[in-house]
Amino acid sequence: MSTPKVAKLRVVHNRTHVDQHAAGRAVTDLLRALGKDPDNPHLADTPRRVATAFTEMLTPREFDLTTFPNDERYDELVLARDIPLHSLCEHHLLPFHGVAHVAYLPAERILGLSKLARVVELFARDLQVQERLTQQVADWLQHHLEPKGVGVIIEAEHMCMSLRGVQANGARTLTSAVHGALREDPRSRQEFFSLARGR
Ligand SMILES: Nc1nc2c(ncn2[C@@H]2O[C@H](COP(=O)(O)OP(=O)(O)OP(=O)(O)O)[C@@H](O)[C@H]2O)c(=O)[nH]1
Ligand SMILES: [Zn+2]
Repeated sequence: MSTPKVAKLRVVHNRTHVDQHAAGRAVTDLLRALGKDPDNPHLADTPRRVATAFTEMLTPREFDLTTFPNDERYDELVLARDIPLHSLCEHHLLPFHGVAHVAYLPAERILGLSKLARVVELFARDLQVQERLTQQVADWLQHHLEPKGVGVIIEAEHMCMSLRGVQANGARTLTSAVHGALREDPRSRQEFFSLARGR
């Protein structure tokens, strides 16, 4: 069977859509519960703005997953390092932000490079914990690209840990998920972790 030259798969998120009006009303209630006067003219547009901001942060953009045949039989790691990332912690609804390093070891097909960042966004724009986000990106790439291996590292600072509570300002959390050769083969695994950390 011949493999198509360029293949495109439309990727749409399967999140439920945000009810912006209901979210706005809830923000008005929250302001009141927090002892703030929602009728204060300075706060007049705040419920709408907050609803819009959360909608944006919870809605990944659609994209085409573009792949090309690996005609040159490229068989070394492809790594996109320092992909900017921001997401929302599901415990406090506060942001966590940092970078993702995403790599794969090609098999039959290679991927348009920008798509690595788009896959990160696909799962980051949700209520998350960092561990699940890391695994979802790795699992999705393994499933859709069927490479020889996948590796994902996320380094992030959680506002719920910096601004409140323990106030461990500047603490960064590292998580990783690896599949295939990057998990099984010690040399590939070592290479991935060294390159991803810039060493
Ligand atoms: N494993 C994991 N924990 C997270 C993540 N984001 C936030 N948390 C933690 O989730 C925990 C929630 O614990 P709770 O004790 O219920 O919440 P809390 O009373 O606000 O905790 P403190 O932050 O310690 O004040 C906290 O320890 C957070 O730091 C994440 O991405 N992964
Ligand atoms: Zn949190």
